[in-house]
Amino acid sequence: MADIEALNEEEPEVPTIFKKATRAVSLKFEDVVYKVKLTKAGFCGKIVKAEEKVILKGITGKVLPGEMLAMLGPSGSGKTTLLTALGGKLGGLLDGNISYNGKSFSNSMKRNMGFVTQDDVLYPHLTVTETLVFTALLRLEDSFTTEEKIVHAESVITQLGLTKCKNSIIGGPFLRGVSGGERKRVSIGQEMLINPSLLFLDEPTSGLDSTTAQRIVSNLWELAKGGRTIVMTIHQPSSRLFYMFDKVLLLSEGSPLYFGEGSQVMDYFSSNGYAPAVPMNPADFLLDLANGVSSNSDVPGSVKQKLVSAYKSNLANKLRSEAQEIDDPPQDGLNDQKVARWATTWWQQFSVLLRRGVKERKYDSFSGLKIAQVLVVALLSGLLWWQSDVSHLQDQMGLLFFYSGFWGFFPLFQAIFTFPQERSMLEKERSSGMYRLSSYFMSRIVSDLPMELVLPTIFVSITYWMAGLKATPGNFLQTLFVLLYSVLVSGGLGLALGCSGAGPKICDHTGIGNHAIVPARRATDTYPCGGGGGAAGGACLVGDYPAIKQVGLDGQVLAAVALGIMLVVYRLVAYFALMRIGVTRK
Ligand SMILES: Nc1ncnc2c1ncn2[C@@H]1O[C@H](COP(=O)(O)OP(=O)(O)OP(=O)(O)O)[C@@H](O)[C@H]1O
Repeated sequence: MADIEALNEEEPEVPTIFKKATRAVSLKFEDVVYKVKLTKAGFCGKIVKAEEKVILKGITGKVLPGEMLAMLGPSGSGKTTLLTALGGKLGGLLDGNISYNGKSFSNSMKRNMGFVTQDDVLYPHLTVTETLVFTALLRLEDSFTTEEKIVHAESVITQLGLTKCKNSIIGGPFLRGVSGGERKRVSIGQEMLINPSLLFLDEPTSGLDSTTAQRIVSNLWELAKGGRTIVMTIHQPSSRLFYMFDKVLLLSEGSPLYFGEGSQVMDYFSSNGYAPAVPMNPADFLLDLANGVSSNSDVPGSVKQKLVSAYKSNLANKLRSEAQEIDDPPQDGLNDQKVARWATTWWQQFSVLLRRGVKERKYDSFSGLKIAQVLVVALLSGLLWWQSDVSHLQDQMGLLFFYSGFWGFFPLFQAIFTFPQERSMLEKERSSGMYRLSSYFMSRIVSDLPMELVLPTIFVSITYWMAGLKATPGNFLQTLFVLLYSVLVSGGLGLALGCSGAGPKICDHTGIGNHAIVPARRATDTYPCGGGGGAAGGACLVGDYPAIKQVGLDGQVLAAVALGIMLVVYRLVAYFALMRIGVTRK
């Protein structure tokens, strides 16, 4: 432990709010079994065979406040699945008992629990401080003022040693931001904000150098010593890390090989005939055993089988009776019924999400690059259709079709392609009960509006006059209005496709947009048509122009109603598709 103390010497004083857990939680799990149904599709996607695969084969254990449990095992042994089950995030065929202070999973537990996923799901353009402040504003209860929430976020930054990079952006695949270790600490910080009594972490040290890994685990060790219960999966910890864990669970293909004190694990295996031939990192030795590799030739037969049987005869019953012991439930004074489902009001959630959404969109759909793209296309099309007077009605029609085509697809693809990134964020935040779906959805619709309204307005304002369309304010405004209406519908379609994961399969509505956009010319306007058939001798009615006649100008009200229905229905489809995301066990 001298190492930990040495590492923490440089750390600033821990703010008092994080010194102690507000509520101690004993986590117990007994005979946890998880199965999945694997289906084999035959001809025409017809399901011909459904097999059951057992992922977790009866895991038992208990972790008390102040303890840190490490789950070890080869890749695919079931560590993440068990962690997800213990974190109340796994539905389906889950059997066995999981209890928190002797009770089942509840809203109050959800609000006292942090879950750090393996992948850091963070907005790339926000800074470390912004990321943590937005999370604090959403996750901390109404009883804190906004200033207190900001102070809380700053305390987490200090405690996790993020002060040096607090104004740096998080970054992403093509955007340089903070380092991997700093990103991980930001993810941990997001969970620490609520001062959780129970913290789950999926491989918090993967991909990090051993010093950074050590620093992160030291932070977690400090948290555990403040009375919290910490459970994590970990890949090949170094020996100095290994000895920080109070308890260790070793898994092999879903079966437990050991659960108990970390300090006794080597004695347990050597008493069963398995000891390392040379001094080695205990974690490496355990992983070798879980992979069925042992240098010990005295013990014949399959190593894994032997260890599974040894667990059943030596540990299973003892652990089961320990898990059934009734510990004095900590007097936390929290009544599950009294804990409201959400920490903040609908309006607070909406306004914070809106501010965050607008900030993020400044770098995305409403960025300088996107505005420049639209300006360039507007100027080019203005030049292409430069002052095309009414004698070139076909050219003007072409421009109108271009309007509805371009502005039909631009917001559509924008919504389809940006949503997948947002989906994982929504999954993470909704599963931790951060906000209502409706407040997220409304904020998303409103924060998309600048892109959906301002960009087309700039576009039409440039091209309409450059192209010499009918130069009356009334016609201009009507054209603009119809285009904006169509853009909103298109954005809704993109949202529906993005949210449902359906991709660009549904036919577009631009045909109806064309129907409605023709107000740039009226059916009763005339154009010079060189005699013959002209209603006014050499001038023909715009409504009689073959291309316009084919689209028809009679159905404008019907088209507007159809667009109105789509405007609502697409958004409803998106909303219902999102209802499946981030739903957790209660
Ligand atoms: N829903 C599912 N359907 C099918 N197989 C699944 C499902 N969930 C998990 N599995 C399988 O269960 C096994 C355990 O997965 P899990 O992610 O828990 O392993 P892990 O020990 O965390 O692995 P890693 O260390 O690589 O992250 C894997 O073989 C995985 O493919």
